[in-house]
Amino acid sequence: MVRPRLILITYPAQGHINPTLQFSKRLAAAGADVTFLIPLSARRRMAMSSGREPDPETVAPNGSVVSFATFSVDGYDDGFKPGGDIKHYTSETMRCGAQAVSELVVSARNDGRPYSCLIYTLLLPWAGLTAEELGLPSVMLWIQPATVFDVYYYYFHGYGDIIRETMKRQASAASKTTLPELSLEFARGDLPSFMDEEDTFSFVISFFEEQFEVFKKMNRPRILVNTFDELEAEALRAVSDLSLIGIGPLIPSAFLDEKGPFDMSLFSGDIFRRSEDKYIEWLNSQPKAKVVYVSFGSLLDWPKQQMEEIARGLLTFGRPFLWVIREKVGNDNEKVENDKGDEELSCREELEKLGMIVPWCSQVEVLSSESLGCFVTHCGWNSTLESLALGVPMVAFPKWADQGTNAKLIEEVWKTGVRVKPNEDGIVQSEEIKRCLELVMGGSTENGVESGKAIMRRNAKKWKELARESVKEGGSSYKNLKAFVAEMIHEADRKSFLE
Ligand SMILES: O=c1ccn([C@@H]2O[C@H](COP(=O)(O)OP(=O)(O)O[C@H]3O[C@H](CO)[C@@H](O)[C@H](O)[C@H]3O)[C@@H](O)[C@H]2O)c(=O)[nH]1
Repeated sequence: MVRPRLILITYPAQGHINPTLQFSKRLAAAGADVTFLIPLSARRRMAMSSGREPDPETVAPNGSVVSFATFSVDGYDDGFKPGGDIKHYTSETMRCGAQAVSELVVSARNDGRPYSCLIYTLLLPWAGLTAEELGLPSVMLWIQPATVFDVYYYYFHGYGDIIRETMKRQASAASKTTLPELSLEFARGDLPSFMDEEDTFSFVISFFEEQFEVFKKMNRPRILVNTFDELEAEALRAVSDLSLIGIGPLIPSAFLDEKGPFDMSLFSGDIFRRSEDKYIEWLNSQPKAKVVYVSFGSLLDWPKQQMEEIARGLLTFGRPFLWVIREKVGNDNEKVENDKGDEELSCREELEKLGMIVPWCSQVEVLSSESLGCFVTHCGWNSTLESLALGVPMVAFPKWADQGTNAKLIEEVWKTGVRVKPNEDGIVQSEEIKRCLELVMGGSTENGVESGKAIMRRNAKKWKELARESVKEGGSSYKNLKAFVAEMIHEADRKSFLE
């Protein structure tokens, strides 16, 4: 058997690198060698934040290897500096990334160990084009829900005007869009924010547009999706001219019951920032299902006013909490000292008597703790999947990108959480935060009728079990991934036989 070789390339943000790293391990476990290609700046950031160089190679028990390769982006090897020219950065990353892919592919062909496929994630349509130019098969790894993929698909296939109409600020709150084959009704806040023409980041939509142009050149392209069949059965089947294949949840398998050194390797809780705080010990000292975990991912910063409301909400709710407030870090990964001094929360002392504030934590470890009762999350897809796979009910507190759609799925489809309602100025007030926390963590029965809390906990347990089933031997994602790799193995064998 010839072991197929795959290149995996991802946008260098943590929410993109995390699932892609987990995917590289799953591919290796299924019998492929993987080259993980990232910009030098991302590799440096990993080394600096964890205090050590990530291992250049990780070997799976079956002998497959995950290795890192880097490429330099002219002028940006220390990363993109705030205030820089984002368009120039993007075009340089594209130029240097495409060149790096070509060089890897050509040199592997010359060495007689050619690559079988290029796998790339969001915002990198150029990667698909480069593979096509090189005559190399390519597959996209979609790291958001299948439902979000479908919405983008429809946006570029006849429903753009309807969606833009629904997104307009003057559209009535009741104005909703339905889309083919999806049983949901989407209001403005349920649709990806980049579709809003007034959004500051609306330019991002052009990456998705280019991606769908790449798909048009392919015959029924396959898209591997970080979800699982049971979670999004309808959405995975909604679009017939593309094939969506669930291979998730892409969280470290050590947290899905399988334990072993390989399951814990390449675990981004380690290779990104590491917090020295003793939060795991603190969590273990708390009563079961009583702690509120609050975190808004790796990118999002709320304005001071919103942070104060969250703080008041937590204080009035009165239960212990673990809150991640990320320190602002510069490109050299040094803490940026707050020169204005106005960022400090007014009630920090009171907060620290009730709970714990940390600059970072190993989120999957935290979500695995028995003391957790609820996750207040921005609904980034990784956080959402991690919470589902670890059985933690949520208060959905979305801001942008796919998060509104994810919040809708949490509240209406999977029924494992409630979504906050911002006021007219877009601020979620402390009373509203307390109301949502009470719904998720409050009393257990209401006049003998099962409470919202009990329903959410029951559903959280159900999805946790289904998530685990899906990645176990014989589970849906396990089989889908095996079939994908088996095809690559077959093709690599055939080519080597012909040579
Ligand atoms: O203290 C922390 C906070 C976060 N994380 C991890 O960081 C990742 C965060 O990913 P995600 O929840 O997806 O949030 P973002 O970092 O905001 O991700 C971006 O990318 C995602 C994937 O495309 C999108 O779904 C989000 O909307 C987008 O903001 C997760 O794996 C978390 O476990 C930690 O380990 N420790």
